[in-house]
Amino acid sequence: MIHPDSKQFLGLNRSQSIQRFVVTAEQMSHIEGRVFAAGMPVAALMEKVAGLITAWVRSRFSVSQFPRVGVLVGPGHNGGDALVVARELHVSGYEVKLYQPFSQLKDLTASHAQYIASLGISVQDQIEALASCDLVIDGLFGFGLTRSLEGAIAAAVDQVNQWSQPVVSIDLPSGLHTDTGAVLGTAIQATHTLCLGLWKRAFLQEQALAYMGESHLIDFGLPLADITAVLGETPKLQRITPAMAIESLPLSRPATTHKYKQGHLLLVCGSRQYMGAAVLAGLSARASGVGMLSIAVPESMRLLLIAQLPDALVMGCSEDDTGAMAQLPEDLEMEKYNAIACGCGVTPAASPVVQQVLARDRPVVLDADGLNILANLATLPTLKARTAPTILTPHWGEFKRLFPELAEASDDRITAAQQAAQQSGAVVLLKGARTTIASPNGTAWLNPESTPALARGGTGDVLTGLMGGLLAQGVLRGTAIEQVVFSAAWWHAQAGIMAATERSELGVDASTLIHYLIPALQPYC
Ligand SMILES: NC(=O)C1=CN([C@@H]2O[C@H](COP(=O)(O)OP(=O)(O)OC[C@H]3O[C@@H](n4cnc5c(N)ncnc54)[C@H](O)[C@@H]3O)[C@@H](O)[C@H]2O)[C@H](O)CC1
Ligand SMILES: [K+]
Repeated sequence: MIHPDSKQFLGLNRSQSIQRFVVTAEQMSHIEGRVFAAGMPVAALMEKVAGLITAWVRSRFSVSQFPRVGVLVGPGHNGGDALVVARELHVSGYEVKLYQPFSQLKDLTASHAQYIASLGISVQDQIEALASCDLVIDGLFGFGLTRSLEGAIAAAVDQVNQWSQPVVSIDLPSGLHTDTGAVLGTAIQATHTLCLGLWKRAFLQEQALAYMGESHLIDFGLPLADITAVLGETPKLQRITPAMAIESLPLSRPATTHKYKQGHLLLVCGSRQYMGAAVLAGLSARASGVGMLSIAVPESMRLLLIAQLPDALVMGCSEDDTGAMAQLPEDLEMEKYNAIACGCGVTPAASPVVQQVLARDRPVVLDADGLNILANLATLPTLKARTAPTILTPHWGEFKRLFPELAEASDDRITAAQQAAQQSGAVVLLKGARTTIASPNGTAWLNPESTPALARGGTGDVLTGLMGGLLAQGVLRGTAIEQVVFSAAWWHAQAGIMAATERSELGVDASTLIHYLIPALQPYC
């Protein structure tokens, strides 16, 4: 075991390892508090941090192209960071102007303000004076923001948001709640945000994304021992890294194996109304590498599926007059399947089939109308009666139907997903621009990257098929259910990102997405 603070670990893995942590404002304060208590002078840390910020700014915004820099200075250490950055940019030849609306500053910030004034740098108390700058640095507030922005400060932020020049926020866009990402009154709409030390929870909150712009982590060397002392050896909240996802995928196989050892998935999907959902889920299940794929669809769809998926075992089920599956074959031997993925395109009329699936002791991924049927059956009692693992993959609308009280009570989707998982005993994947995967044991994983290109019909069916196939394999390989789920979510998003990069965000329909699943893994194979 390599000690996390050893040179070897720091040299080889720190840049990846540090990316997996996610902290609240309180946790960040405790971690930094340990560093100061151990003797690190606050001023020294501020100099180090601001030096890293300055280097980043200079690398992206050269003095020749962005000679005039406006710096927004707040009353605390976020403002202190900004003042040190302003000083260093001034020394490097930039023309710097400060907007410093506060008279009461923290001591260290006040010292920097005093020194910077002695250098003759322009200090303004009206934001208009910075309007002609080429670049804005936002150092009003960081993780110390405790209340909504009001009055002149709020007005200044709103004015900056009307400007067109790039805005680089230090630690967080000023005005965002560090933990929930909520806008407190108003908030800077940054083009770039430099998160300091460890990712704050806000960066994984959907409601904050419009304010973050392009976000980067500035690692300033917080000792891993201090991080784990506060967060625990296995933090309750983790940000999915490529390494975590890849190690959870069944990319390697034993030399001697056979198809049934590579998992057998039963996909229960489709209706006359939504035939395509069954095809999409089937094709993405096949892309997962699962050894055997069985697909249960209404009898009238059987030939369609066979034509699309000759390598799957397709069974036709009795259907009602709406073209929904009426029931699964009586003689279906459920124990043959290592996992079941149910719900894509089934319509609410397929309640008897969903109940048949939930009544069996097989790991189940439940999606789409399968979730709506579960909500109508009463979520908690139905799930509590199950003996095998359940994975729910709702988007926010489906989540509100499944867990109305939780959705109502919380403006923090990460917390809502965690509570839903703990209440229901299911693994809950709450879809969104930032997806949360929550375990019944309280742990949650956050997918930090996705693309708006995935906001299209059918991409959910692709995720369900992929996840079902990985679940059937993971069950045989002893992979934790949560690892299967977060690696599926990561893989699905990476395929979307690759497709959007090559085809623009307009060019990623669900069928195309499936074709990018394997290419998305190539950089890691
Ligand atoms: N801890 C350190 O030495 C380091 C911190 N880093 C940077 O400092 C900030 C956190 O600094 P802090 O002083 O705790 O808080 P802020 O600067 O974020 O907040 C400023 C200050 O503002 C007051 N305040 C809160 N809400 C409002 C409001 N709505 N209106 C007016 N004033 C408000 C509150 O009293 C705060 O004290 C962190 O983000 C980093 O940027 C260094 O990078 C590392 C060392
Ligand atoms: K800021």
